[in-house]
Amino acid sequence: MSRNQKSVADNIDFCSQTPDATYSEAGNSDSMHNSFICDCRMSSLSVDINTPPSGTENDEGNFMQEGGYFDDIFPTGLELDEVSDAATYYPSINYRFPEQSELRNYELLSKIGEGAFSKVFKAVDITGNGQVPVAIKAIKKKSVYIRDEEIDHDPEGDEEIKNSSRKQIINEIAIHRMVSKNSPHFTKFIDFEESATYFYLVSELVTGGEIFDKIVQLTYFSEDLARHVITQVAIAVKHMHYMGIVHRDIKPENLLFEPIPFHGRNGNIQKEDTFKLGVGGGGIGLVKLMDFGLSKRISSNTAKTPCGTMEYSAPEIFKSEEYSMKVDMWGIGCVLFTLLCGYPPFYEKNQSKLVRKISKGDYEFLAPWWDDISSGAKNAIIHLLEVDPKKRYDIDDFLNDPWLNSYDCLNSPNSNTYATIEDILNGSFDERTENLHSALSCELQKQVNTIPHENDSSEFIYMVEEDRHLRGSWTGELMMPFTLDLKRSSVYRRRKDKLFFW
Ligand SMILES: Nc1ncnc2c1ncn2[C@@H]1O[C@H](COP(=O)(O)OP(=O)(O)OP(=O)(O)O)[C@@H](O)[C@H]1O
Repeated sequence: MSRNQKSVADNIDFCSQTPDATYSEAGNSDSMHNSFICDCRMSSLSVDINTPPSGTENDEGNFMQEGGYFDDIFPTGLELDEVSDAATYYPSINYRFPEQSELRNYELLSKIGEGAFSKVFKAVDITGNGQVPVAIKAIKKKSVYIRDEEIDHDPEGDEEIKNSSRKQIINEIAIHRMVSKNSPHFTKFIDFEESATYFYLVSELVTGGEIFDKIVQLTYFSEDLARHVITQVAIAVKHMHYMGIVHRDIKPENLLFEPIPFHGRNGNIQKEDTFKLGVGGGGIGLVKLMDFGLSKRISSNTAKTPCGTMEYSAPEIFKSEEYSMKVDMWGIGCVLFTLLCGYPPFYEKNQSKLVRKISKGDYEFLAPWWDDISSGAKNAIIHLLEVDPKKRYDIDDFLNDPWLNSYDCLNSPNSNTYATIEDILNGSFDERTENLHSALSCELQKQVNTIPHENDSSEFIYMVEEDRHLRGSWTGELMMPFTLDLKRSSVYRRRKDKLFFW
């Protein structure tokens, strides 16, 4: 049966499939999609063992970051103690969430998401700056410092861990603010608050939800819709790579979208509606990349830190080789594959099997799922999921890919005109990034003396130690591939508490 003949309704009742159904069950693509959906909202619970956010506090207590763009976020420098001390006045409003009790300038309205170490809320500014809703990610300090059972001393008493955790958060903010300033393809950074118990990251509220949930709803996307989504991701990644920043956690859960009217509802059945060039389809308009918790500025174009979400991680990450911006291209390949067929290219419950498959680039265009997908789309995926990073597409290769630059709907007589990717890039984007790039280079030049030398082994060991305490539970040797501890992921917790359902 061709995938087009399949009733969409057949794919709706994901929960009638046991969450533990395995990917390999009869190599059946339906069960793969369902198993992926039920079992595998990929958690970016990662263990970034080698490289924490690099940076130091100077004599005044201001944070100095490699690349030097913290001054840009907190123009007078972030005075860490000042931030903590300032967080003593709280508004006298009634609150429903414990996170509200220490938040000064915003009122939390509802919970909209949850990560491994955070809760995300819809909120409004109560300082009189209008009532435009924002998103606030509240990160409980204790949860990022370290899990109690993993150490034999009180984590709250460990100043070094506290400082490194704060630096990690500040790294996330710095990159978020920097990249989102001049591009619509990121959630805009708005504000930051710190209290005794929480870090609060305030950003633009994106109301459509996650692309992940759209895959759940629609099962898979048409090639035009997949192109619409992945082009916007590619433009966001181009923006980051141009600034020397690697995202390292590209996955459907980290792609949000602004909704457009959706006409694909038919009772309980949801199907993709007509795609409109320059507008979108399936209810998906503007797509935005988020979550810069693992992003890093790599001055020499390479890094060595094993991190990311396993299923979307490139082979060189597991091989402990130096890796480059190209890891994001692998992530883009995994997302594009998933958009087109509804399940990811690499999915195994057994982690060593998963690593083996990724390392060999062992994926397939399985029938019947891939029968009707064009050779152009498959060709783009083959170039993105290339094991050898030197041969893998870079972001410019992908943006010039013939499949990415041709829309099926243009063959229909009612087609409307649209801007090519080249038009978009030659327009405002390049000019703005050019300015950013030169500003960043100047800043980098100014800061160059404050950057710790990369080959300084004592610094390196300090960084490894630092990271060990940040996310997850790495206990291995230097340069060992990282492991995911699913017991700590919010997905696992939600499933365990029977709150995880679709
Ligand atoms: N700006 C936003 N607008 C709307 N929803 C958001 C926004 N930011 C986050 N969310 C929602 O909250 C969820 C969790 O946010 P986020 O991924 O940043 O948390 P996290 O702790 O980094 O998660 P992870 O476990 O993936 O590391 C997102 O998947 C998304 O659904």
